[in-house]
Amino acid sequence: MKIGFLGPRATFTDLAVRHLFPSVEATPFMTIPECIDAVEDGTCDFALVPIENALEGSVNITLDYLIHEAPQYIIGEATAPIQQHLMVHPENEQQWKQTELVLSHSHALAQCHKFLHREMKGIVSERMTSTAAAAQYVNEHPEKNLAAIANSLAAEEYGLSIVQADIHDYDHNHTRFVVLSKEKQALPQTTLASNGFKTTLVVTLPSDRTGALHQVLSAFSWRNLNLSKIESRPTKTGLGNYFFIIDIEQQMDDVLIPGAIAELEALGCSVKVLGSYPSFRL
Ligand SMILES: O=C(O)C(=O)C[C@]1(C(=O)O)C=C[C@@H](O)C=C1
Repeated sequence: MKIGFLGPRATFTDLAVRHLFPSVEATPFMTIPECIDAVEDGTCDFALVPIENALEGSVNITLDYLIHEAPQYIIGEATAPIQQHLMVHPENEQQWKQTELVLSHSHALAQCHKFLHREMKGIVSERMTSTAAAAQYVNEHPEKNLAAIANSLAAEEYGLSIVQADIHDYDHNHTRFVVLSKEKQALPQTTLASNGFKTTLVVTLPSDRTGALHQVLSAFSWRNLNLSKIESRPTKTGLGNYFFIIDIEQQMDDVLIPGAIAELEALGCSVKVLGSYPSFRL
């Protein structure tokens, strides 16, 4: 089994792969689209990428690439706790407060916004393709006084010193990762026990219909289908045009979800099932 993930080694995504598939030698890619492309062109069977963070919201590049560029299926999801640390090259440990630049993934920078505002006011931050890519860059440039925000495995992997631990602004920082596949298929065997199921739909409303969203939501509510997320994203066809990504806390069944989909289609919506899959807590 070949699985691609957002690399390099020691990203949060790498940690999620190691927990979910401990015996698999996974392949790192530098960006989320590269992970998804690797599944598209058959280099990998699956990709594991981040999709949502509790503090910062959706990872839009994952959603947009799945919807607009590579129509793959979600076949599993895993939610992991996220602890962010500030780390520097050991040569710069004493002068970390004079850091020139803080590097990290945009989501990680956003998760530490209050810390950066309070403790590192005036210091520019720059986004990198991942937290581990930032740690790797800091490792390769001891001559610059840089800091990275990343996890403790990245500090170990890239020989950096953690100078401030747990700098994420709120407790309960979690990220949800998804396993993607080109085919609709079961998630490969994992040693973990799943803690539930979800079904994700992409719903495009008919244009100019008053109360359409209300009608969509009522198709789920009167069937007692619990929604854990509803999010709008631009269709990219013009200002004000959106589709909705809806997570139902239930596995695809023969009656309720197909009934809701049929009702939405009768309302003039187009509906696509992005996946029906087990959830795991790491
Ligand atoms: O950069 C990483 O380490 C990632 O795995 C990406 C990512 C994200 O996209 O949200 C994953 C988890 C954390 O929320 C921060 C960054």
